[in-house]
Amino acid sequence: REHLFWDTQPVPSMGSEYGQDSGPLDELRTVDDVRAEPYPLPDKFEWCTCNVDDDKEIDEIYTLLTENYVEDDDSMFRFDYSIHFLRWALKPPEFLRSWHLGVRVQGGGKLVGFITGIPAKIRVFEKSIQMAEINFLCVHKRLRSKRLAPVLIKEITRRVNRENVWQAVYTAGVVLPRPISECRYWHRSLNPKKLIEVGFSHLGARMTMARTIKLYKVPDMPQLPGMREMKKEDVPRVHGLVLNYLRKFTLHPEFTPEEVEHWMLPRPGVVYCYVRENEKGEVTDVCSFYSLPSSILGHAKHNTLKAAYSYWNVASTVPLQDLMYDALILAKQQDFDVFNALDIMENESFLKELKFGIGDGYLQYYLYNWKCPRIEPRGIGLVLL
Ligand SMILES: COc1cccc(CC(=N)NC(=O)c2cccnc2OC2CCNCC2)c1
Repeated sequence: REHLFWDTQPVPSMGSEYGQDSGPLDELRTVDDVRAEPYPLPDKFEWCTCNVDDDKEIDEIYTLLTENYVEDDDSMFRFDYSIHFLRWALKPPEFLRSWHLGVRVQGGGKLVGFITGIPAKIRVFEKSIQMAEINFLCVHKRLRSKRLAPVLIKEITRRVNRENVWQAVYTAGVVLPRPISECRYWHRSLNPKKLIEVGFSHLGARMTMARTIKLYKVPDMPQLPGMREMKKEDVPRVHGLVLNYLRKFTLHPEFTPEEVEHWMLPRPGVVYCYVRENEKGEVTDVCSFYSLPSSILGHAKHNTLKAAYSYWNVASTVPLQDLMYDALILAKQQDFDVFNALDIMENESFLKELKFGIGDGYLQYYLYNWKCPRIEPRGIGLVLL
């Protein structure tokens, strides 16, 4: 199919393959080459820079997303990012408010479009690049196919380029020109009865509900000695573990200690992180997951699916499978219904053994203005929210 917008952008074309050479697709430009004016919007709409610290504005962002953001393929579920989660996701160290971009009905009217960028140092095939992580692209359901999304993408690109940043990374459930990696997602039932009631999972053949509940039961307490919540004092040690571990992946972020503190220090209802402290009081392993509930569309009894998403995990003195089993136990303790993971990093080593089932979709990873060879899921060391 022709991609009227994407074929005008510095992204690899669908069939393209690149040898070992990596590099920008666009000719090199400077900030002064970038237009100073925002892109024109269709009549009746205006740009706005969102202030996520303003209670009224964050509520408008929450409402736009919870009513109009990504649904599963069968439109049974829709992501329901919380306000606390959005403030966490959009305010890492060095964030720029001008990269929290909205579209309103003219005259400060209703928020009908949104897209965000946050700064990140990304390493890909041995090159370290300052990028923007693009997320939360959303157009109100009533304004679809008015070609608003391409304008949102061009305007966030302009604002990113004005800060002398020329590459971006983003993910999507749809195939666009062109993925650098195609990942699968897997789900581990924690509350199988609810998952079956809401249609997220189905009772297996020759399985009863009682047998299914027993199959997915996990202990009440973590099994590894020394598992405890991460605290601020652990940041330097966890930074060392994560930085060293991520180096083995072809695509990975290069975190500062401040970024590890921001992304991994526990925040109730947002991000959970546990470390394993050995007999000598040293932190040797870390696991984490974030909370991204989904609205259950049109269900009489249940409104929300409580989902935990695997985040940053480093097992240096125990098998990764044992660390992730404790992550499941800790997620169940926090009343999550399901634990999701992608087949990235070394996750394939535990998915089947820990009774994850494969999901029905793909998560595609993309780089903007960067040509490079494709990367297998096991070479992806980047988790986007
Ligand atoms: C269960 O509720 C859903 C509501 C909306 C979409 C999907 C399917 C889906 N698209 N899932 C994922 O993209 C996904 C599955 C496993 C792990 N991370 C994921 O996406 C993350 C990362 C990208 N931004 C969204 C959250 C499920």
